[in-house]
Amino acid sequence: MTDVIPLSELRNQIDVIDQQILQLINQRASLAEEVARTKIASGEESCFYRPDREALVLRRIKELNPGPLSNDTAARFFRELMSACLALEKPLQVAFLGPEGTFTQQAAFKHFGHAVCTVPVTTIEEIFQAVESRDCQFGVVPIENSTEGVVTPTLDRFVASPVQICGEVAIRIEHNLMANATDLSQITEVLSHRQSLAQCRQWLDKHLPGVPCTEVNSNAEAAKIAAAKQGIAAIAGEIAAEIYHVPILVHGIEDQSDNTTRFVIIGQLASASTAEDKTSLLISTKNHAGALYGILEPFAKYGISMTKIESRPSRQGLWDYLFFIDIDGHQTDKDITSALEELSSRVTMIKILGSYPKAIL
Ligand SMILES: O=C(O)C(=O)C[C@]1(C(=O)O)C=C[C@@H](O)C=C1
Repeated sequence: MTDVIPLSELRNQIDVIDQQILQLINQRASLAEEVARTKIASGEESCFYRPDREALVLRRIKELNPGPLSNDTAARFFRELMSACLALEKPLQVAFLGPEGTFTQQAAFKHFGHAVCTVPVTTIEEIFQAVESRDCQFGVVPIENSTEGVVTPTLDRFVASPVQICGEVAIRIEHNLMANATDLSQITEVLSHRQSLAQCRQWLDKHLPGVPCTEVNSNAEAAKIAAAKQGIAAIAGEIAAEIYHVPILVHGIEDQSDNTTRFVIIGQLASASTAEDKTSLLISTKNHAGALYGILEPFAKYGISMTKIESRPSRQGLWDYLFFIDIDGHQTDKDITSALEELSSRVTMIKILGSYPKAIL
């Protein structure tokens, strides 16, 4: 028989380690408070959050992690630890598409940790306004979904906004049908956000044919209404079902099983280079032959990889086009400055929406 260590002995060892961890995390928190004093002394009082530094800390933790915890689990611990340390310096206010329980709020917590103060607003427009007016230091907005493509209200709002993109985060979106009903035959109407209804279109056509679908501002709002009315169903995430106490009738009704939404963090802060960054650009050009080639060519010449390109009518002139482009690298990288310089003579406008660390969690 193999020797097993008695439970009491193992628990004693755990108690000793917990005490050491407790001391160490508080030592770290005291250093963060010291960092705040240093930042104030150098006149950086307005916002203590540093997306570039946080990215470097989390990447280093993943590199150093000896296991058996997975790299992602270790990074999530440190995500929460930094979030708590930052809250000691100054709690962050982050605007999201409310009410409580939306995927946008989930994205905010995934990116900033749970010590931030999330502020619910009702539209994407209001998220931008909250950041522009500095009522909130940051906002989280959906930008693209793997099933439905780009979120046009977000892209269009970037055209005139002075805010910068300073981070990105992706969330796996699982939709559920929830209602105060015992089975699908009792459902008289389905409510959800426009994007969520679109992401479940095939399922709805198959399982609830002829049942009217109504758009509301968010899927959490749909869950809130469904909680109060018998037979009204909502499509929303599990967290919304828990918060508003609506029973889930069917889990995972999204048409694509890997349905994922990418969100960006907007603020009035530039993120410094971390060596693993992305830069988002808005480029406007006249619609002449070779216009798109003219945009792509400088990126190819300087070996810059493009991760996204999206075109939208500019609404300014009849034939002007806007391109939303994501490239690998930071705007301060030499290759990128050279490419943008060459590009500037070929297009009517280049706006750098921001350089930011690639998503880590
Ligand atoms: O290094 C800093 O500037 C800090 O404020 C410390 C710290 C951390 O806890 O490591 C906290 C918040 C910042 O967003 C980045 C890092």
